[in-house]
Amino acid sequence: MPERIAIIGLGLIGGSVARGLRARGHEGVLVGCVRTPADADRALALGLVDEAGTDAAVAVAGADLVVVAVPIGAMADTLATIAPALAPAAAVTDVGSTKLSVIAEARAGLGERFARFVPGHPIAGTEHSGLEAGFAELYAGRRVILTPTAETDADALATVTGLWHGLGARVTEMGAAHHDEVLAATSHLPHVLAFALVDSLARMAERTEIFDYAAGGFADFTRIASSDPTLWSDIVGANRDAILPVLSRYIGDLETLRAAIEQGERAPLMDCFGRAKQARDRFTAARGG
Ligand SMILES: NC(=O)C1=CN([C@@H]2O[C@H](COP(=O)(O)OP(=O)(O)OC[C@H]3O[C@@H](n4cnc5c(N)ncnc54)[C@H](O)[C@@H]3O)[C@@H](O)[C@H]2O)C=CC1
Ligand SMILES: O=C(O)C(=O)Cc1ccc(O)cc1
Repeated sequence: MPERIAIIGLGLIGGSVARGLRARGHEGVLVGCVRTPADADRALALGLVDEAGTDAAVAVAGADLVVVAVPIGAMADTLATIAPALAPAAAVTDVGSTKLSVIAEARAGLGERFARFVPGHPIAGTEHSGLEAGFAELYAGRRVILTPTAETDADALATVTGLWHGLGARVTEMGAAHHDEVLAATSHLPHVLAFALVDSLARMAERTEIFDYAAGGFADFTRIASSDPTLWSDIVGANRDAILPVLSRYIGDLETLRAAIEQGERAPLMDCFGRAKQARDRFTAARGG
């Protein structure tokens, strides 16, 4: 494991990297960068890192590995800020939920250091954000997708792969465009749907009563609507091209269901619900129940 690791952003994802490294006995120095001096004090008080500050360029100086764990909307500025301060041999990675957008920003911001950048995305998280949200076992047994480009240095890739293995994760590599399509369908669309459903119900006149009588299904379907609105507006904006086709397809499928309900046709409902149950049961079984 690299000796000196800088983590830019110590929220759910960056904070969990710090906590996980600590819990698994990392003996090197952890440096954190947050937005305010009060957050830096809090990060030190929580024992997340050994050194904390608010200047990303200062944080990365002398680091062997830099993990950029800021919201998608802050990636471009952060990467451009750290570029001149990076040690020549430093490996840099990110954890952003979209990959083509971050790669374009890294290419522009890191310049000649771009080959040392390994785009990454842990497929692990919760609906919570902030300094207190992280936990050491967030990545244990979970997948991390790395999307190296043709220019990515092999040893930077090995360093970042080692980081995630050290945190107990399973590392998969794929192309960035494929990543963005897969995640548009499996993560970004469900978040859009959950936000839209809760907002739609909340704006109905009888909302108090509706939520009083909401059962487990409502909670199961909508947990992720408690996620951070800014973070998710960034993600949806950055992956617009991949999200639009799956969103349109889903709206079309909903229209089909609506028509069947309106006309009192049972067969289209049975077809859809039956296929969905089979697919969902297979998914549950593949995850081990
Ligand atoms: N929330 C989740 O479940 C997952 C999030 N991600 C990705 O991880 C990244 C971080 O997300 P979270 O940890 O959930 O967010 P968070 O809100 O918990 O933490 C973000 C951190 O970045 C810092 N930050 C925000 N704006 C900044 C700026 N302009 N400059 C420097 N630091 C700034 C904040 O102070 C905070 O420490 C995002 O890019 C997100 O797409 C990836 C997988 C899962
Ligand atoms: O809370 C959940 O279930 C999530 O889906 C967490 C999550 C959020 C963003 C990602 O890029 C990956 C995972």
